[in-house]
Amino acid sequence: MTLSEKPPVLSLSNIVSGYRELTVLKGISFDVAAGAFVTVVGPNGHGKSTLLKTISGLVPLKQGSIGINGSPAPGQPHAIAALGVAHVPQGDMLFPEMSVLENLLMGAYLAPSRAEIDRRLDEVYTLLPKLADRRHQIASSLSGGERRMAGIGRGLMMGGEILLIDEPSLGLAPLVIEQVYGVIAELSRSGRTILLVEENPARVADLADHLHLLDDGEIVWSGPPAELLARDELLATYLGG
Ligand SMILES: Nc1ncnc2c1ncn2[C@@H]1O[C@H](COP(=O)(O)OP(=O)(O)OP(=O)(O)O)[C@@H](O)[C@H]1O
Repeated sequence: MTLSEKPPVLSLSNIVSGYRELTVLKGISFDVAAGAFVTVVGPNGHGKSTLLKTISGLVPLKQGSIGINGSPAPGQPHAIAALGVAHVPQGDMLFPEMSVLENLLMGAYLAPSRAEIDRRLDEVYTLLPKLADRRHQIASSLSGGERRMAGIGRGLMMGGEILLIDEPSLGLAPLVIEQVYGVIAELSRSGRTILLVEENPARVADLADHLHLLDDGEIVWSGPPAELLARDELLATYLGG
């Protein structure tokens, strides 16, 4: 079965959302198949973070609907997380005075048992061995790249199969961005479904199955990364060349 033939684990239908009287997303529709790597690219301030926050229930829908694994998404963020949707927010959003381990454990607040928490911790430490080395260090003493890895690790501790990852490259040096994307590629290979937002499509050229270009709250183009990168006029119009 090809990716497009697999049933969607995430289905967005005409999503309209925003903040009080401000409407940011103006009717977004697309599906994400099980195991797919889908990226939403676009300039800053045009609604990428709002899209992920709407899916994870942090920003309420004004119109439209969201399906998760074929059923209507519940309204509450914890109920959405319990369905396996893990949100890795923009920036690090760690508790700076807590240790790496304590930050990771905060992600497992819905885990059903201590054994399951330990299983997830083992998995996170295998994927991100630096976090195991630094487990007792307070988060504020980590490097930028390590903090980003800890943020991803905390998302994994939620146990989700659907990862919403918000601009993982933000504020990092090029070499560190490569390392962070290496980890995300590994997560994709492990079978997880990834919906990631990113300003620069070149960063996901070798990773994403499909891109959506978001401009002013609307999807203005969709297709494979190589196609977007070959479209100079789209890059110039929407992404500043
Ligand atoms: N909590 C909020 N309250 C009011 N307006 C907000 C809030 N968060 C974001 N906005 C506004 O919503 C619009 C879209 O912001 P959003 O963060 O979704 O964009 P983005 O594409 O993710 O860009 P960035 O990467 O810079 O966050 C912007 O005009 C922003 O000012």
